[in-house]
Amino acid sequence: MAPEVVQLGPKSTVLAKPLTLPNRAYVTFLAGNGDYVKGVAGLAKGLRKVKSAYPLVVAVLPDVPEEHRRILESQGCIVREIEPVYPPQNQTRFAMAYYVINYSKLRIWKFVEYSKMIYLDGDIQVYDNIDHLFDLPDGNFYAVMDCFCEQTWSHTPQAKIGYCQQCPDKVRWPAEMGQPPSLYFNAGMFVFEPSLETYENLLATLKVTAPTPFAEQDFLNMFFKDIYKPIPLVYNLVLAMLWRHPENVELEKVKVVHYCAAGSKPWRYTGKEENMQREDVKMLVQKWWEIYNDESLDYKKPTNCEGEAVEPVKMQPLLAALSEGGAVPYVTVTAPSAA
Ligand SMILES: O=c1ccn([C@@H]2O[C@H](COP(=O)(O)OP(=O)(O)O)[C@@H](O)[C@H]2O)c(=O)[nH]1
Ligand SMILES: OC[C@H]1O[C@H](O[C@@H]2[C@@H](O)[C@H](O)[C@@H](O)[C@H](O)[C@@H]2O)[C@H](O)[C@@H](O)[C@H]1O
Ligand SMILES: [Mn+2]
Repeated sequence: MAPEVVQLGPKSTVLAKPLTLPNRAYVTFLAGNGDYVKGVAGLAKGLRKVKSAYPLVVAVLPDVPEEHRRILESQGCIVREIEPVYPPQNQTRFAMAYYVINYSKLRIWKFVEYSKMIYLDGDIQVYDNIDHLFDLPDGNFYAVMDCFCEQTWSHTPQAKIGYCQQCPDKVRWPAEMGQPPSLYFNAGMFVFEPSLETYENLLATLKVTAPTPFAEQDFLNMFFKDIYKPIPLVYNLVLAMLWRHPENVELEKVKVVHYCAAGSKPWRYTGKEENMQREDVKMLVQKWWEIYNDESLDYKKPTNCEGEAVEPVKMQPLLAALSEGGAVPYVTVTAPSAA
């Protein structure tokens, strides 16, 4: 039985760009002084290209250098520093060592000056406007189902028997193994509602939860399992889907690409790793670079009627301070949008 995926109607039309932005934003996460800043700068430009009406907030860890923060601000991003979150100590082997810092993503539930946000990993690019996802009914957690077929999953029971939720009828879940695993999302893209109550709950639960190989992704899957609603894979095409489940992919319809397969981060691409010489992969990597290199997509500061650059009013520090105190459930502000 194929799982039920939330159906989204034919492309919703955005009639006019609102003058004042509702309290919605995209949000991504940045750690370290490496090259992920390129991914985030590329994402900001991609959101602008598809004329997203909402800004991109970047939740940065303290180890992100000042220079990288300035690059992102000059691309119109709203940079917000967050404290790292560490899982309780134990002997876990993460699927990737750096996944340990990903628990810090949980801090974005604190961004309550926004009532709804779309989280996107820094290695994601948007090729079509997805603003309509903000209109999905509240009270759920929306994300795309993951694929269990790559090497990183080899430790799991499902990988051992070749079961994947993307093709649940190919290898059926054996009755003697009990209930099939609940639907499992990829945490590189999700729609959520910031809330201090949820935030406190997330951190309190984490304290009593042993870390597991997919770090915050496993944790979020566990935490939100009752309100998780799958959305179509065009909203987060995990690259491995191209060779693991080609029958599920209509590449020309894909809106969001997640460069998460080994060797596929466009800014590190060499073409050497397995599957990296595929034509579709090469094309998608090239499309990412076209956006990254397109100077016409650079953020332009707002200008006054004389065409002089004006600083947008910096509401962010005030809002951040207020939201830390839990005082502003609703504020509508004019802020720099990604567009
Ligand atoms: O050194 C790092 C590693 C990860 N990230 C952030 O954490 C996310 C999750 O890591 P990644 O996308 O590399 O994991 P994958 O999706 O490839 O498993 C990235 O997209 C970035 O937003 C980062 O900023 N710096
Ligand atoms: O910390 C856990 C991470 O897990 C995810 O990684 C993917 C990726 O590693 C693929 O290579 C796997 O095949 C896939 O299944 C796996 O979920 C998210 O993309 C990332 O944002 C982060 O949440
Ligand atoms: Mn990723």
